Amino acid sequence: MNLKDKIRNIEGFPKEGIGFKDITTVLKDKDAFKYSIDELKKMSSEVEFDTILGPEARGFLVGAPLAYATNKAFVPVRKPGKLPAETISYEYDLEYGTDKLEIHKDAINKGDKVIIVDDLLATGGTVLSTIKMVEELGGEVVGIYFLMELTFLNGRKHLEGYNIKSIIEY
Ligand SMILES: O=P(O)(O)OC[C@H]1O[C@H](OP(=O)(O)OP(=O)(O)O)[C@H](O)[C@@H]1O
Ligand SMILES: Nc1ncnc2[nH]cnc12
Repeated sequence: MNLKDKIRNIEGFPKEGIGFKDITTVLKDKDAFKYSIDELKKMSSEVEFDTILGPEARGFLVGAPLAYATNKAFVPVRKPGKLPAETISYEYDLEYGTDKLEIHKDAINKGDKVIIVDDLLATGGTVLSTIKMVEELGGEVVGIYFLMELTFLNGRKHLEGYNIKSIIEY
């Protein structure tokens, strides 16, 4: 399977200068979707972990199926004001703006080993924010897995020392 062939590139979305990597064309192709989750499962099989975190919204689309496929727990990382119980939050920069993410305070227990899963690594802000919240709650991030990585944005430089893998690179 060549996953790159299944990802649609939209130039100028959401603003000029951005080449948007659209995964809806992966999700609507059952073989490409299955291949993506199977590859994430293979990558994550190298580590022992308790819980998968997925950032809203596209992290849900890959993180929840991976949790089902690996028989692990899933924790949603959400945009502000969406989670009903007590939360912690962290603000971060995006390729096109800034945002803030939140998780429930009781989503991670001290000593939990977690992996973070998302569709795409760009500047690394989303994942760094997620890491900060996991570590504040006493969890350990043992793997970070993506469908794709935009290497020209150097997201990895914010994530030195972490175990990061992606299926494909641009
Ligand atoms: O590495 P970064 O620079 O942080 O960018 C990557 C993040 O950006 C996208 O999500 P977005 O915030 O656009 O939200 P969405 O999933 O709700 O579309 C993508 O799904 C990643 O979560
Ligand atoms: N170029 C891009 N395509 C899709 N999602 C993104 N999130 C941040 N940068 C992106």
